[in-house]
Amino acid sequence: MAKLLQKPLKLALVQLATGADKAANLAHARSKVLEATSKGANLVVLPECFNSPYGTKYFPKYAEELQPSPPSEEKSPSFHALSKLAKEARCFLVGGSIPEYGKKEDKYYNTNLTFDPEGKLLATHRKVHLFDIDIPGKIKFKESEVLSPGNQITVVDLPGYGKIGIAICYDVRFPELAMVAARKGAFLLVYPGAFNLTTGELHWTLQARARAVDNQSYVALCSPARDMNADYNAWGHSMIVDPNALVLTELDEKEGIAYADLNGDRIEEVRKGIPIYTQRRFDVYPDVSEAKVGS
Ligand SMILES: NC(=O)CCC(=O)C(=O)O
Repeated sequence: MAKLLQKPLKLALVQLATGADKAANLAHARSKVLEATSKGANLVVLPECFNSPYGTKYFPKYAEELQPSPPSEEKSPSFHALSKLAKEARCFLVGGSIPEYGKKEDKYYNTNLTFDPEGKLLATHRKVHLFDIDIPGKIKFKESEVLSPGNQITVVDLPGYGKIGIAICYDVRFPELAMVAARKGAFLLVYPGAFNLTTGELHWTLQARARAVDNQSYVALCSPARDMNADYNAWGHSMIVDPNALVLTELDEKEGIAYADLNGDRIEEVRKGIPIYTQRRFDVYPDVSEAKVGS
């Protein structure tokens, strides 16, 4: 069987310090992505809402149409900036997420754009599970006041390497999404995300390691840097976890770049040692058996 990850890959997570100025965020993202590729990164990831502050009141103000007709750089500056940057940096670029305006349906989404090293759009993922929580005395957040959810699992082929699954932040809490992406052959599950000071401490690392051990795949969570002057304080701690759920690298809360070398042999070694991939009993749980590997 062909390896899930066909050749070694250097992954970089840019834990970006973001602010209210969209053009400045885009320029800053550019310099950090170029820094990552100057260190040899082949795949670079940006955080959730990297071009705007994170909060329901900001989504409509910062939202862009993705591919307006006729094409317009003015209407979709982040789309164009990411495409150009992937080409300039010669890397696969998982462009975190941005607030998107879908003109046809008149709805807002939290959307990832992923580009190849030629600047070609490979995938869009609209956050499937919206972040609606209410922990009394701690945090209340309701993305669904403004955003609509996406409806699909995103698995994208990086030619020459293999497939990755892409989802956004709160999506990580839903093992079903990760499981289907892994069963479709993803060697890596990537989540641009922005947990907070309450749930970050509780669950950020746990979720990353859980998705890795469930699926015996690499997992990457990429946060913005923490800004205590912002309305929403991101947890930070961007991390890369290996297929045996070991944390390979983890940042603190400040701006930085996390790197790790991913290797297909490691996935095979882990799956050979603990062969849950061949031990599943879909006859006992047929309701989760539909997503066949390769489909
Ligand atoms: N931006 C988000 O989806 C936040 C998710 C989060 O903090 C969580 O605990 O889940």
